[in-house]
Amino acid sequence: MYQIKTYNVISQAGLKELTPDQFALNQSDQADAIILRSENLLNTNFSSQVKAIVRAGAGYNNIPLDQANEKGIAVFNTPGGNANAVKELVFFMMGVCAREIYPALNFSQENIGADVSLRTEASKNSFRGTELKDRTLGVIGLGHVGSLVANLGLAYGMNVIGYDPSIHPDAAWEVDRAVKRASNLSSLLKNCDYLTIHIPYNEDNHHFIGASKLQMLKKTAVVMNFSRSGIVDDQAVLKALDQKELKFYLSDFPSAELAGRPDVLITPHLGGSTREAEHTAARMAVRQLKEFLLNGNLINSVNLPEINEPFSTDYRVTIVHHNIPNMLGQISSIFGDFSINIDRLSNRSKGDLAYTMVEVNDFPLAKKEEFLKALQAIPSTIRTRFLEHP
Ligand SMILES: NC(=O)c1ccc[n+]([C@@H]2O[C@H](COP(=O)([O-])OP(=O)(O)OC[C@H]3O[C@@H](n4cnc5c(N)ncnc54)[C@H](O)[C@@H]3O)[C@@H](O)[C@H]2O)c1
Ligand SMILES: O=C(O)[C@H](O)COP(=O)(O)O
Repeated sequence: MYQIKTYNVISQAGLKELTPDQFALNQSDQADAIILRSENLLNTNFSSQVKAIVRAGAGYNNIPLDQANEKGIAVFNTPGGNANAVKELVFFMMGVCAREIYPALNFSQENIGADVSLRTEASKNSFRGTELKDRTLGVIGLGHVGSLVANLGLAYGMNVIGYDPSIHPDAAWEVDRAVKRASNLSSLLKNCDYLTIHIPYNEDNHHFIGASKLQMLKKTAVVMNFSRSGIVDDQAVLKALDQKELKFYLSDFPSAELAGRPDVLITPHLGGSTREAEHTAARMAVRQLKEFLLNGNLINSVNLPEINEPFSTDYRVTIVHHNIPNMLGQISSIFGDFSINIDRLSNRSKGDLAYTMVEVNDFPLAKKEEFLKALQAIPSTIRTRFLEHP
C-alpha cells in the first residue's frame, strides 16, 4: 500500500484513479509520494520514505529540486495540462484591456437607472477601445503555453513574433510557421504592442523583465505576465507606468505595490484554474505517479530521464545514481554476484543524474535485502527500488 499525501485542491478526476487497494490517500504523515499544486515546499525536509513529488501543473519552482536530487526523489510536472486555460485567460485579459471593459463594466453597474441609455450613449467615447487585429504580439517562451498563445494571436489577425533560443524540437513543431522568429530579444521588445512571457521561474529568469527591457518597449505597450511573479520586476513596472513609459500591465500574480491602479489588472493566479485544466492536470499527475510507483517508469519527470517500458518480467530493480562512468559495470557485477540473470537493462541520464532499470525473471527473494544493500553500497548509488510485477 502506497501512502499518498496531497496539498492544495487536486481534482477528483485524477484522485479517483488512486485505487484504494493500492493507494491510501492522506492517511499517514509518512508519505511515499506527494501530489501538489502551488504549495511552497521549498523549506520542507522530505523523509527517506518519499519517492516521488508530482506537480499537478506546469511550474515546479515551489519544489526543492536540489534536495530531491540528493535523495533520489523523482519530481514530475504535467506539461501542457493547463496550457489551454492559460492561453484563453491571456486573450480574455488582453481583450479586457484593449476594449476598456473594466471601466465600462463599472460604469454600467454605477449607472443603472431610468436614463441609463442616455448616459450610455453620451459615455461611449470614454470606453472606445482598440482592436487586436494588426497589432504586434511578442511572445517570450514558446513551450506548451507560449506556442498556443502565439498561434491564437495569428488567428486574431495579429502580427506575432516569438523568442525562445532553447526551444525544444517538439515544441517548435507546434508553432505556426507564420509566427516570426525574433533574431534577438531587443528586436522583439522594440516592435511589440503586447508582450507576453511564458517561461519558467528559475535563477536565470529572475526579473527577466526589468527596467532595461521595459525601456526598450514602445510607450504604448502592454506587458502580460501569466508565468510567475518573480519573472517580472514589479518595482520596475511600477516606475515605468508612473513615468508613462508603459501603458498597461496585466498579471496573474497579486502584489501589494501594484494593487488599485487603473493601469494594472491582476487576476489571483487563475491561469490554470478551469475545471478542464484541473481535471487534466490531476489525471496526468496521478497516471504518471502510478506508472512510477507500480512500474518504475518515468513520464514527464523534471529531474530524471524519460523511461517508459512495458513491465514484461517478474521483477524490476530501479536505481537512481550519479551520471558517471562505470556505474553499469558495477551494477551488473552485483547482479552477477547474486547469480541473477538480467533479462533487460535500460539506462538513461539527465544532467547529473541517471536511472537504470534492470528487469529479471528469476530473483532470490530470500536475499532481497542483502542484494539491495549491496546495490546501495555502490558509492554513486542514490536510491534503489525493487518492484514486483503488479
Ligand atoms: N498562471 C498560471 O496559472 C500558469 C499556468 C501554467 C503555466 N504557468 C507558468 O508558465 C510557465 C511556462 O509554462 P509552459 O508549460 O509553457 O512551460 P514549457 O516548459 O513548456 O515552456 C517554457 C519555454 O520557455 C523557454 N524559455 C526558458 N527560459 C527562457 C528565456 N530566458 N527566454 C526565452 N525562452 C525561455 C523554454 O525554452 C521553453 O520552450 C511555467 O513554468 C509556469 O511557471 C503559469
Ligand atoms: O504552473 C502552473 O501550472 C500554474 O501556475 C497553475 O498553478 P495552480 O495549479 O496552483 O493553479
